[in-house]
Amino acid sequence: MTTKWKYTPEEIFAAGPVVPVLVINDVEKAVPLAKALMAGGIKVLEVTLRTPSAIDVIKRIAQEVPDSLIGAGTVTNAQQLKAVVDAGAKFAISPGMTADLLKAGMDAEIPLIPGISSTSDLMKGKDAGYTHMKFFPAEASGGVKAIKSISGPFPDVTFCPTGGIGPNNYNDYLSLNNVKCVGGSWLAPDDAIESGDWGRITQLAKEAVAGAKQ
Ligand SMILES: O=C(O)C(=O)C[C@H](O)[C@H](O)COP(=O)(O)O
Repeated sequence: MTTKWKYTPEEIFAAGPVVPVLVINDVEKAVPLAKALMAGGIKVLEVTLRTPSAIDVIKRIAQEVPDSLIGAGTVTNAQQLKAVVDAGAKFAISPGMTADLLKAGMDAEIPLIPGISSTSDLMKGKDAGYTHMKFFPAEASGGVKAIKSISGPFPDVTFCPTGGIGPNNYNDYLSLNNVKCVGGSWLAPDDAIESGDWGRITQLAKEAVAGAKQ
């Protein structure tokens, strides 16, 4: 397969193992937050398109924190995929998939990580050429047991589980052969972003990176 990607999904997953899922309202918080996470040893960031400022946040981080692997989350359609490419995102990740999004992802300049929580969606993703997928919502969809079972019939698909994952269970996921990274909002709590407590965010990142079984 020929793509225009600068990074492959393998490289993005390997740059984990923890991916903070970021919900940023205030664009002025974007760069200090990204730097706080980087200072804690985290390189891959997922900025969700859940706030009106998300596209500007991605632009800022892409420009001012160029060493980060800045990705866009909650990308649910082809228009959003185009918008995040234009903003400078290095990858896109989705909680789910549609036929349109899967097709747009294969033609895009950055890799798309589609989301699944069922084997049927996994098969649709595979048919469209994808081998790296988000498993969402991880805990609510069967968690570690589900992902372990899926590895039987589908040993060639690798996951980044997200949803309900935190310091107490992230290593249960990282211990699985078919999981290379996990995502979660625990690394950047809303109140710490709100108050600009960057030291706390760096500390959370350091603990998560140091404690990760790989
Ligand atoms: O916005 C998206 O695109 C999502 O897929 C949802 C997020 O990944 C989860 O909401 C994070 O889950 P928590 O770590 O349990 O807070």
